[in-house]
Amino acid sequence: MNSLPDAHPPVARPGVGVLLVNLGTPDAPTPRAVKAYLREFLSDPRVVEIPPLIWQPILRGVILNTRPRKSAQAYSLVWDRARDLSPLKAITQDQAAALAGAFGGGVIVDYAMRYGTPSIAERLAALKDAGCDRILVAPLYPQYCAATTATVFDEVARVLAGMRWQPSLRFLPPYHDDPAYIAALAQSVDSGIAALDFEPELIIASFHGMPARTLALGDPYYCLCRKTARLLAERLERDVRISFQSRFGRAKWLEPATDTVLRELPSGGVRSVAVIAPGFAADCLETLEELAIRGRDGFLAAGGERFAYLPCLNAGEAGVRMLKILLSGELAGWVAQT
Ligand SMILES: C=CC1=C(C)c2cc3[nH]c(cc4nc(cc5[nH]c(cc1n2)c(C)c5CCC(=O)O)C(CCC(=O)O)=C4C)c(C)c3C=C
Ligand SMILES: [Fe+2]
Ligand SMILES: [Fe+2]
Repeated sequence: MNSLPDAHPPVARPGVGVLLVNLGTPDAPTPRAVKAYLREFLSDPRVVEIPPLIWQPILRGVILNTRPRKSAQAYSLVWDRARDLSPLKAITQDQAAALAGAFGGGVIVDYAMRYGTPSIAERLAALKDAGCDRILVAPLYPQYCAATTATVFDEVARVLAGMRWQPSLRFLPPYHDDPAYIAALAQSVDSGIAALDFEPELIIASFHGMPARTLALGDPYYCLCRKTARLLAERLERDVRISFQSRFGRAKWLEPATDTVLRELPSGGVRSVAVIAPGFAADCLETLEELAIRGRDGFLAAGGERFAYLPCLNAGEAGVRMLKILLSGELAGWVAQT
């Protein structure tokens, strides 16, 4: 008698996978690579909430013919030439490497980019092939936003829709007010300021902007950014001024805009600032070029005297410790708690 094919392919050991996910980035600082990346990123209806019939002709007819060249120049200013990677990908890779082994031998830590490479589809398949039947997906966005957090879920669900035998899933919740996150931010700000040769009069927390209408539509992002800044200010026992950067397109975006704030501060008597970007888990084009280069230029040109950009948590000691705390909390029941 013929036996039925085994519906359960042999798996050496049921494993657990952790997939860190960040936004994504081009493969090279060239107009061609940036164009491919922007086409994918800006075609996501979670990112640009304009009906595709209206948006796609604008994207393909105008934006993809102009922006890639300008953005590629900006990327080339911050590119990690030693590793030939964008800073965002290099740092995300370092975060995954720093967490390897942190949760015990049966847990594989990997990373993916929501747009570009390595893709979520590729890394989920790799984790599954490596025997992970339980996967914790960790979108590395402290403040929930439909354009970032929700779209990771969309993509994971899309990939799983094509799998016959799919893993069990968990998602790291947004961590905008988690004590481990606030403590890590406070520690990195304290040590960043201690290393400066001046005491900044003001700390500016610059978050990535969003179209203002998303707030009216119910996206909590704006409020979560404010809460992070308030908790950090309380913890540091000093003022933290909030602003929003990276405006895109003509619609009204969340305010105040970081570049405007930096240009107006000197005439209001503030001559020295430290800028932080707590909404970014890793430094990237938006922090290293927009804040640390253009932001500095704008502030100094307007009469500012001292400007410091303090790095994101990245794969530094405070940041990795925070990720260990957040992720091991979500792994409860899947791995023996240490
Ligand atoms: C409609 C456009 C955009 C929305 C909405 C948006 C939201 C958003 N983005 C981030 C984080 C990052 N964005 C990055 C780059 C980037 N963002 C946009 C546009 C929107 N972002 C563009 C066009 C670009 C590409 C660069 C450029 O051409 O200016 C990055 C950096 C990527 C890198 O490779 O370094 C990050 C990170 C968040 C958190 C967010 C909403 C909260
Ligand atoms: Fe963005
Ligand atoms: Fe930008």
